[in-house]
Amino acid sequence: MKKMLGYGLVTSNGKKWVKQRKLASRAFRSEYLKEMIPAIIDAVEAMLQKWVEYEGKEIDFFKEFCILTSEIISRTAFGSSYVEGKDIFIKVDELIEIAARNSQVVRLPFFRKLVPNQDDMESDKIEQFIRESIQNLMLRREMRKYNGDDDGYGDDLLGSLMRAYRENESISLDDIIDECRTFYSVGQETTSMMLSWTSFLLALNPDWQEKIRLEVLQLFGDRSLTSEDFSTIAKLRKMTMVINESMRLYPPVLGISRTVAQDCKVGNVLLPKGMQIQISTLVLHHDRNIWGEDAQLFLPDRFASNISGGDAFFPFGIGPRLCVGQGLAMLEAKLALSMILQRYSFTLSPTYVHSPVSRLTCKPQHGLQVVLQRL
Ligand code: HEM
Repeated sequence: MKKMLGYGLVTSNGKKWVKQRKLASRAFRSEYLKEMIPAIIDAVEAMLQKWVEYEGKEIDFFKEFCILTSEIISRTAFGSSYVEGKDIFIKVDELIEIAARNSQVVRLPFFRKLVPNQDDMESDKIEQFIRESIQNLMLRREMRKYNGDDDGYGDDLLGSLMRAYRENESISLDDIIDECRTFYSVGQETTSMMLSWTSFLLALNPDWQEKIRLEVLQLFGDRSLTSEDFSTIAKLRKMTMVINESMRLYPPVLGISRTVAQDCKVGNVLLPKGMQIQISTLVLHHDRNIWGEDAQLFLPDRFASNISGGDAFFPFGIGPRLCVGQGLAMLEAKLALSMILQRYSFTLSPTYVHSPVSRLTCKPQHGLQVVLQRL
């Protein structure tokens, strides 16, 4: 995990985690989320422009949503420096690819230095590129601050990290690099899975697709959305129910892990201090004792009241390590779905093969082919 995510928020503990968590929470506060709306809308609009040539034809939503969420995380994490940010994330993707390829390979660091293989050399080159790019971005923001034509470092994730770096909150350049890497890795893939599985279920259940389209049209009509719609987005009640039911059936993150802090007993099972445990989101989200005999069915109405499933529904985790990007993920999904449903209806294509697979997240193995119809 550390090879892929670096030493950012997800993999850190103790005092370092507290500091990183504070910085990240600052960058994703709700007033900043509102400011992220134009960037999200621009990215969705660019995707929809491309869809014109697919009207009446098949399109792979899975691929589309991977590109979309990658665009959004670049724009929101790097704000005005988004173009450079995108290049950095492309390189982060390559690093993750190399790390995944070598995840089963055990090599001593000494040996790696002495006889580096092709992947070692490639990842060193990429690390160097990322480091230099982030340094350049930081330098440019400092110049802007110096010239007084900006409010400072900016309120995006990079700005928040930079401020901490300069204000001596004992955060290093390596921390900044690791954090950028973390946010891209965990923020992009999870959200594209959420959008993919929700769309899959909407394609299979046209009645629900129609219900939430109606909700969107009642709230926004067919006009373009803006950041002024921030509070109205919270009124998309049926859409929230559908997204929740989709994350119950297909949780993007399949489980969370914890270390037992002190000896304790859960039911008849004794858990000794220090033991690593895995809590399966997938299993609990499908448990008939919690959800009833219809646990396998898509029934968004079970989320009509907020208490459905109680603590057994935790797509974003639970406790102090709860997902820091939850607000951004829900905002992205609601904006993207609203804009799609304003223009299109979609059904599953006959070429779609249902084969969810676990690769860190829960993915549609062969893509998500749907047929698009302009309304
Ligand atoms: C549908 C989308 C998402 C899902 C399902 C999801 C799910 C999760 C889960 C299950 C955890 C572990 C929580 C725990 O251990 O209790 C987590 C942590 C985290 N998520 Fe998300 N996430 C999503 C989107 C995002 C986005 C968009 C970002 C940021 C841009 C993000 C950033 C993080 C970070 C930094 C952590 C680590 C928090 C910590 O350890 O303090 N996530 N997420």
